[in-house]
Amino acid sequence: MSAMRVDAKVVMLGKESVGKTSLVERYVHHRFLVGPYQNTIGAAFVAKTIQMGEKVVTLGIWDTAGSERYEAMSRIYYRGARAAVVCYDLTDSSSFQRARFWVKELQNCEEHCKIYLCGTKSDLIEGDRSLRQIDYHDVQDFAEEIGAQHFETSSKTGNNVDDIFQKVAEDYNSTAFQYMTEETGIDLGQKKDSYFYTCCHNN
Ligand SMILES: Nc1nc2c(ncn2[C@@H]2O[C@H](COP(=O)(O)OP(=O)(O)OP(=O)(O)O)[C@@H](O)[C@H]2O)c(=O)[nH]1
Repeated sequence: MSAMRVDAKVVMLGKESVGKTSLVERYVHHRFLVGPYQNTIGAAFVAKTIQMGEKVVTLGIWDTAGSERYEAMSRIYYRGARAAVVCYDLTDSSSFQRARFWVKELQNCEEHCKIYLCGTKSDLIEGDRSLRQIDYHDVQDFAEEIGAQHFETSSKTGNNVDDIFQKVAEDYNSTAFQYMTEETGIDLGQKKDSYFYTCCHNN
């Protein structure tokens, strides 16, 4: 069995039901799951390798549960993360308040963690602009203020999903947070693109 190392730990954060799991599913498995919504319990993990020129970068993505019940647990998963994809639902203003909460938390506790703000479900507002509850420019201003990248994505159509993780990998590769040494990497002993759950979904 060939061992695999995670180069960069990435954590998905955000209010429940904003679409964190769907984002990871779209990125890793190129699919959008329909059917009843199943909330994440604890967290799920997936490793994904990306070819970047002659280099291979392996992202270890922790998909945390958005429910406030699991807030303490989510803190465990962002420890040591080099990138956080902080998600909010473009059609739910309260989810942006929750995103601000996670940003503050990361700023206080994980100063080396790069933040990527992700407005999800853009397909819904493309269908009906009146559904948008969070202004693009307001978030862009906030992103600039905190030194974050900002994306709007749809896991349903795939819009911008690859781009966000590609940017994470590029930032890692461009040595922005490459001070992580060989010693601090994690050996997984798993095959490529493996997806396994620590606590799994509520089904
Ligand atoms: N239309 C649309 N619906 C989406 C999109 N992403 C997620 N959803 C729906 O939103 C609901 C919640 O999605 P999840 O991905 O499970 O949300 P989550 O943030 O992982 O939720 P928790 O596990 O509770 O933290 C599901 O019914 C999804 O089908 C999207 O891009 N477009």
